[in-house]
Amino acid sequence: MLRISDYCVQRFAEAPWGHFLAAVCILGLLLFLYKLTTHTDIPYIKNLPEIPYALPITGHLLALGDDHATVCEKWWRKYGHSVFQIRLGNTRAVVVNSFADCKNILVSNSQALIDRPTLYTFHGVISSTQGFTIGSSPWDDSCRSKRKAASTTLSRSVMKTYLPMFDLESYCIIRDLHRDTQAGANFISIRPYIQRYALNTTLTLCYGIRMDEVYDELLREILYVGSAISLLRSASENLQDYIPMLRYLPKNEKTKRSKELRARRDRYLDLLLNKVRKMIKDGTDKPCISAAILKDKETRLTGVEVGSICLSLVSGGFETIPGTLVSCIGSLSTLEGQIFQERAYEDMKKCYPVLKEAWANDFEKEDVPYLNAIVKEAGRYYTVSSMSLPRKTVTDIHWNGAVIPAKTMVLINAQAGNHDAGHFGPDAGIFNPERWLSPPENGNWAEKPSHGLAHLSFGAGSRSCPGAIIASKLIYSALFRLLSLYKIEASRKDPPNTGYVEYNAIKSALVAIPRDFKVRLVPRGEQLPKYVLEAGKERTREFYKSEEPTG
Ligand code: HEM
Repeated sequence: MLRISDYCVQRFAEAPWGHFLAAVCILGLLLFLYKLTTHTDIPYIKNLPEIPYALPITGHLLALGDDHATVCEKWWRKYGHSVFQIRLGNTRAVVVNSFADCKNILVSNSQALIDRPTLYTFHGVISSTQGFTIGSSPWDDSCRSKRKAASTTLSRSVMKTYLPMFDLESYCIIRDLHRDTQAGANFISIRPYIQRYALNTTLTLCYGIRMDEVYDELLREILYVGSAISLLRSASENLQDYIPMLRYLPKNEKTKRSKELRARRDRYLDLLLNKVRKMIKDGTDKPCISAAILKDKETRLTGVEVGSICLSLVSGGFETIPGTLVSCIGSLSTLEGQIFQERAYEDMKKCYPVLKEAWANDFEKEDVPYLNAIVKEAGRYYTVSSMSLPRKTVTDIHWNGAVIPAKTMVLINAQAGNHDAGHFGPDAGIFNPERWLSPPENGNWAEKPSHGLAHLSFGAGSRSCPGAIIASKLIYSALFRLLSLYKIEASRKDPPNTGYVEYNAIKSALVAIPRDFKVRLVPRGEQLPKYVLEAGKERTREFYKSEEPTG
């Protein structure tokens, strides 16, 4: 039986004006579908160039592929606009590329850019039990308190109290590399040693706990789960954040995996905190953030906030420091890099004629100009967080005739800005520590006076990285100790990839994972390694001695 609606449509179509009306309906329907599939949280921003060829539903997501930083850098060059808008599914984002524009927007609009966007998978699924890390928190009172506590813990004035920890952890790199390479005879992959270095530092800060073995089971679990979770924050790995309909697919593997990882992370975070509680009970706890807060009845921070601060510090450093330091060692180990190593070694000897004394007391002072230049160049050249962490505007930003409205996502292309020839000169794409130094006078290198922001790798403005000081100190300390004892040589069979894009094995990750490579550590002499290995044993004993109950 013919339904009434079908009958009406048939009658319309038969009427002389029926064809016209049917065409209008179809057009209206198509327009509605187009609007629906290209709708964004923030409407098109007038007077700000938009990259062409956005598709319905996905926008520019497919064109961006895995490596957003490199594609955006190409769009900047191709279309001639350093600041442009794109569509990530249903989310409008503004991308900033040149060094000057990144610095300008972050510093001049510091308060307007104090917020961070919330993402479905990371915030809704993964962070539902332990709260948001500082780096992923939207700006509110809780985030302000957490950031303040973290900044105090990581400030220059408190750094002095961490020197025994830098000493112990950097000694352990040497101890185990010396053992595992049979005093420099074998080629080895150094990343696992540097991962332990970075993770132990923040675990000691947060929980007073460290792991002595490079392949300790808990250490590897924390590293594995942390990396997997950080991958789930990346736009290209997580289309469901920007294309909501994907969340309702019957077998949603992303959500399932997120829940699994969340459970694994909850397990080790509980384990660490319970260890601290037990140490407090036994009187064997070490000075650390969680013990201080657990003992302080007056603290204004909640349990979830304490967990979130510790999680922020642990996750802030465990990939960024190895990413930067390992890649830097890769560059230094090449034939060209060995020239930099020799110059750094000579500069160290100039500052510390008796290297043995520096090894014991002064290694962390950061006063060898050549070494400081290597640390800065490593940070710039290997921009491990290539698209930084996303920001969100809280108020309108006026930008060259355009008004970027409140609640817009802003993406800082730190990789593009850090390799901007307009700012760093024509050799911006080359690893060269000497760009930070004045030519040597009487054989002495001097650091060029700094003019504000050196590079974009730690961000800038209101939400810049509070771990920048400790990160530079850790990289400096490890390099001082390694380069004072050894010449580092790259393996011919497994050489490092030193391209500032291609060194990264997983382009979609939030933090770069350097491709694996091997190096050999050729001792510069016999006396110093022997001395430092003996002297270091005592320090390890001291750390564990204090675990005996004080009664
Ligand atoms: C080479 C090492 C590191 C690099 C390249 C790095 C990079 C970054 C970047 C790009 C941001 C976002 C900045 C912005 O939005 O402007 C950030 C934020 C942050 N970093 Fe680091 N970081 C490093 C080491 C560390 C360490 C060692 C810690 C802690 C111990 C840490 C803790 C944090 C925290 C808590 C935030 C969030 C700040 C906020 O949202 O208010 N970072 N880092």
